[in-house]
Formats: sequence, structure tokens, C-alpha cells
Amino acid sequence: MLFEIGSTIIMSGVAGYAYLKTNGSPSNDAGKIQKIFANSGWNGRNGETIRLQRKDKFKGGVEYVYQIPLGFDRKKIEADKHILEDGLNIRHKHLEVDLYDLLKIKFDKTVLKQIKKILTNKKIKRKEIELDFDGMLRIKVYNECMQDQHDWDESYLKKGTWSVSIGQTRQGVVRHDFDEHKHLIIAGATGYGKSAILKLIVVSLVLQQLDNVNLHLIDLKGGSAFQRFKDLKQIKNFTRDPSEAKDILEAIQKDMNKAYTDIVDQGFEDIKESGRKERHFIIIDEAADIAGDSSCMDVVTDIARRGRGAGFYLIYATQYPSSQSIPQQTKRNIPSRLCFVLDDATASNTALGQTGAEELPLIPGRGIYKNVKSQVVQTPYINNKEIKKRIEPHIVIRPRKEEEGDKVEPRQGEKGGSNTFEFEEV
Ligand SMILES: Nc1ncnc2c1ncn2[C@@H]1O[C@H](COP(=O)(O)OP(=O)(O)OP(=O)(O)O)[C@@H](O)[C@H]1O
Repeated sequence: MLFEIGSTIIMSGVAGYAYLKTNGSPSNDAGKIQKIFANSGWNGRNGETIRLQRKDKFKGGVEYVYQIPLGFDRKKIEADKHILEDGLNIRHKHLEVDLYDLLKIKFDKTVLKQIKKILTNKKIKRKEIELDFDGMLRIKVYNECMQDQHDWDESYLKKGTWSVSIGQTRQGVVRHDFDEHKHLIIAGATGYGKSAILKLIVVSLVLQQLDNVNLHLIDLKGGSAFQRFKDLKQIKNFTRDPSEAKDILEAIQKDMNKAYTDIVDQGFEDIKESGRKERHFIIIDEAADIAGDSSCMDVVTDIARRGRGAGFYLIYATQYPSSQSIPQQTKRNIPSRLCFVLDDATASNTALGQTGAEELPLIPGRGIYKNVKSQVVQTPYINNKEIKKRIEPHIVIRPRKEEEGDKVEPRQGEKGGSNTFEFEEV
């Protein structure tokens, strides 16, 4: 009986598979792509269509290489990539079950369970695509979604450098090298990973450049994400109070001016050429809260413009990207962006200079990192327990206010000792 049910299902599966193959219906991805291009008006000016040149299989997907017609607007397709992705994920009346999956079925009492599993897997799998242009249009179709969490470990560090891991793609780790690309704007709706990546950047900088990194943390979000860092010996300024932000920014600007003059006076073009080792990071989390204060924003813009040469790098995070929270001049001086999901295309355009962030899946840590080119990444995730473990050896117990006059020297924190700092877990 079981055998009969199983073999009937398999035979109808094989028949369905053969039907789809011979019928030439656009159940195959190449056919679907061609149809989507025609229906979306993405073809060339005279209606010329893209032409499939090659189809290469790789592990986990297929790459389709197309010749593109004259007048083809690649920006339009990049912006509307989701249309292509949605089209490829439209299901037919027949589920596109692989013949290979059917042939793997074992005829025992679990046969129905196995078939159900194959069909369920098929239903929840979503294809994702990547686009590339190099004279040809390359569309990589992946059979499965990107992994939705990458736990951070020490292998993400690159000791002695200013290059920090910012994301993971299918091809590997994506890094932001602050000495090369300098400042960074981070945007994203609440709850999708801004604080998490800021914490990871702080931890990475501390562990990679223990003696050379100077951190200025301006945490205006009202939460306590940065609180755990405030007693690190690398912290030069820390505030959660918007009214203190202006004084701190002005003091940083003064130091930046001095560093800049020293470097230029010594005949160097920038800090890298001067061989100086120290760098300053000004990290502002919720930048929108100081956006209305023109004196603060003048300093921010000045750091964005002149900080690169002096080794003063800005990391500017906001959940409300608008022309007010990210002024045009600041934006122009910060080409690197990391953007998590945003409410709409306008916000994506403001933060990223392109649409797309509004179409990201609702997965914490999923973002678009844009430097020279933009790519979808999953930011590595470090939890608070791991952060505590990593930074604890670098905590110093600072003198309390009343002791300051007595010039008490800061002491190094000891693991498990009486100086162990208490952390607030958020
Ligand atoms: N890269 C990631 N991988 C997996 N989970 C993540 C990642 N980043 C964040 N999360 C999860 O999402 C939660 C919210 O992240 P986070 O606090 O960074 O958001 P946020 O954008 O800063 O939000 P808010 O602005 O409200 O503080 C985290 O507590 C964590 O559980």
C-alpha cells in the first residue's frame, strides 16, 4: 500500500517535472527573467531585449550572463531589483520540485513525511539575486536566502589595522578600512542593528589598536548601549547628554586643528604619511538629536571635511535620515554608508543615495554597505556577554569626582578582582 502511494506520487512528480521541462513555461529562471524584463519595460530604447549569453552553475545557484542592448539603464534595474526577485519567487500551480529530490525518497513508513518535508522546504525557500555589470549584465540567482545571523568571533579581527569587519556576504567578510575610507554614516529603522554594529566597531577598534585608538562616544539615544564602554582606557569623551555634546565636539575640533597643523607643518599630506599611530573616532548615536543645533552641526561638518587628514574619523548614526539630520555637506564628505531597513524609498535615498534599503528583509543585521559599490551584508553579531569578556581587561577605575583633586592614578581593572566593573545588560 505504502509503496503504491509513494510510487504514484513519485511518478506524478516525474510527469509534472517533464511537463514543465517540455512545455517551456517560464518556470525556469531564465524564462522568468526574460519575461520580467519585457513586462517591466527594462529593455533597450527600441524594444531590444537582453540576450542570454551564458548560464553557469555554481554551488547554491546559477549565474545568468546577458548581453545588454544600447540605451539600457542599469540604475533602474538596481533600484528595482526587488521586482526581479519577487518575480523569480512566484510559485506556479505545480511546485517546482527537483527530480533529484524525488529520486532520493526512501520507500519506508516515513515516505509521506519525506514528501511533506520536500514540499514544505520548497515553499519556504526564497531565491535571492545579486546583480553585477561589467559590460554584460550578470544575474546571480541563489536558491536559498542569506544566513540571518553570523556570530562574531576573534577571526573577524585584523590586529594592528584600522580595518573593521562590517558585514558578511556569501563571498566572505566585508571590511570598512577607516584609514582608507575614513568616516561612515549608519542609518536604519529602530531595532535592526545600529547599536549592535556600533558596539562591534568599538570592540574591534579597541582590540585591534589597544594603544592607538581614542574614542569619543556621544550617545544621545537615551538608551545605555555605550554605557559599558565608558570606563575603557581608550575613552577620551563620553556623554549621554545633548547639552554636553557641543562642548565635547568643540574640544575635539580644537585637538583636530592642532593635529592637522602639526602634520601639515611637518610637510606631510595626512596622518598616514606622517607615520603617527593614534587615531580619534567620534561616534554619534542618534545624530538627529543635535541636528537642530547649528553650532554642533558646524563642528560635525568640519570634522567630516578636514578630519580625514588629521586622523579624526566620524561615525554618524541615525534612525531618521533626512536632509536635516544628515546635512548635504556632511553627506558629501562621507561617501561610505551602512544602511539597515528603512521606512521608504525617500529615506533610503537620503541615507544611501539610492533606493533599496526600504526593500531589505526585516532581519536584524541585514543591511546595505555602500562604498565604491553597494552590497547586501549581514552584520556580524556580538552579544553583550562576549563584549563584557573582551573589554573587561581594558577597563580602568577612574577617580570619583571628589577624588579628582587628589590626583588618584587610574588602576587597571582585574578580572574577578575587587575592581571588576559592574555591567548593565540591555
Ligand atoms: N547583526 C545582527 N545579527 C543578529 N541579530 C541582531 C543583529 N543586530 C541586532 N540584532 C538583534 O536586534 C536587536 C536590536 O538591535 P539594535 O539594538 O542594534 O537595534 P537599533 O537599530 O540600535 O535599535 P534602536 O534604535 O531601537 O536602539 C538586538 O538586541 C539583537 O537581538
